[in-house]
Amino acid sequence: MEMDPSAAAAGGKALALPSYAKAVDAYRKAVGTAASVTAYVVLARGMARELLPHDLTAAARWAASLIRARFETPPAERRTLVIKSAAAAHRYDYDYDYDGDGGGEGGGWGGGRGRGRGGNGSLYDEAREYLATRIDPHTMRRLCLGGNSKGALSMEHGDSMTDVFEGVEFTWASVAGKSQRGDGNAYDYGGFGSAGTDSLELSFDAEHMDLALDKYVPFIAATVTDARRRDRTLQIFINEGSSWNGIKHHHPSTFETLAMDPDLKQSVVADLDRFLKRREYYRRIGKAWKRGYLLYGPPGTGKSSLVAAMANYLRFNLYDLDLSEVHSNSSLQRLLNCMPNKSILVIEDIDCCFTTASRKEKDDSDHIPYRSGRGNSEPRITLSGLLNFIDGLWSTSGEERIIIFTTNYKDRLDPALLRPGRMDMHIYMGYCCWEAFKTLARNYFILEDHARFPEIQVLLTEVEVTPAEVSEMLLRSEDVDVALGLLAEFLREKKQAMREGESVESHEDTAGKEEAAAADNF
Ligand SMILES: Nc1ncnc2c1ncn2[C@@H]1O[C@H](COP(=O)(O)OP(=O)(O)OP(=O)(O)O)[C@@H](O)[C@H]1O
Repeated sequence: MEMDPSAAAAGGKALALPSYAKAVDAYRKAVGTAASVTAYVVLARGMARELLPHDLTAAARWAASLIRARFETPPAERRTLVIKSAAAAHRYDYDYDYDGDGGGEGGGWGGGRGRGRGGNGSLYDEAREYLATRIDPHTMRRLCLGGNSKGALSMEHGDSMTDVFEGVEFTWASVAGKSQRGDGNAYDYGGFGSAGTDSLELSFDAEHMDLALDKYVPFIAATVTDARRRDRTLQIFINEGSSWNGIKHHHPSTFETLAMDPDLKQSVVADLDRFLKRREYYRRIGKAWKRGYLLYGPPGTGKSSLVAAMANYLRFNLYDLDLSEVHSNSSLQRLLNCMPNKSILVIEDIDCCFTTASRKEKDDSDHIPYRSGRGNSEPRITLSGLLNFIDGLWSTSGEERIIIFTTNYKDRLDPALLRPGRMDMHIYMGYCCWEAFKTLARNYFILEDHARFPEIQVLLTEVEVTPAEVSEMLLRSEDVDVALGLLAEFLREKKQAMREGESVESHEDTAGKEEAAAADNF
């Protein structure tokens, strides 16, 4: 039997209506009950006020506050560190306000951790620089635009902000010195005559004092140092006589743009990271905090680009040492001594500076690093001698130094240099592989795939082509189809030339063998 759809709909509505009416009814009742409860409470309070004696009301209030005090957690005790701007901080980098009320009863924090900074007043600048990177403009009432050397946003005097470190809230307040406030109410934190100077107040719960001093403050200093290092303009220095001449270094090469085997690239980056973290390690083992890299491979494979990428990554200046310009031990010593920490010494094409040492040279090398005097067609210095010399100098002075040698001909080097442990890492910069090509394609055309790629991938396994050659082909046209077409053509020609070279060689071989056989027969 079929049911009339209109009847079914009517039936459905009839079923739905009672539940809707019930809900409305329940809601009305609830509102009515709430209204009457509120009315009763108001009435009861009014009656209590009227009827209960005053003493009884006071006693009830006292009992309620007692219960509240028993169950509510009391506000945490606070501590405040006062960090003064440079003018006031010549004696102390920060003062410790013990009770956190801004009154400075605790006097100076001079006994221990705070003093270790040397009191050069830089912590104030560092803290402001750090806070500029943590400011959330949406939560600040007032903001100072261009209030620090970098032109970034900074906290306005009188304002405060909160920073969270290891899950703990640290509150910063910027306090203007007396001269700026002009209200005649200058405080003199700790009584060191700093009333006229600006300061920052760092407040936190008392239980986090150790975290603040031992971790948070050093973290701020380290973060700012790191940021400054990243922002600084790099320089490359070239030696003239016994002094260095510096110019700005704007080499665009980075590890992202460098075309090389991805695993090798990753291991170089990891090695640099490890080196940076090992200050204590080098101190403990009593060795100079330095690392040596030997870069080798055919011309145009990116050795100089890798040096630039390392400098850009570490933000270290480069010192490009031209040994032909060094004419005496003392000038070499002066040049090496003048290199500051966090720098890279580069000696390019060492195979041209040094020849494989004779036995006599090896014997002398540890004692005589360089033979003075111009006009010697071949310096008697050996590479290992130079390394010993550098080791000796840098083990007593300087930290975080990198030394890089480059060569196109590793086989021409003094075997002493190639011994394990002499240079820390040997890095082969080879011909352009498929992964390296993909990096170049990304660099030049922001390209991940192309119809030409399969052909190029096969050709790259068949011919030896340097990244410099590939780069040059990719630069020939702004049209990616044209550029990749030219590259494929170039690779095919190379392959053809290689085949012809091989056949010429094998022909010569055969001819040679035939001649030898004829001679034997004769
Ligand atoms: N691995 C690479 N990654 C990215 N670009 C490269 C690479 N190799 C070479 N190039 C390109 O070729 C140019 C020359 O390369 P680079 O000078 O770094 O090679 P090199 O190995 O130091 O050569 P040489 O031994 O002749 O000094 C670079 O400026 C860069 O444009």
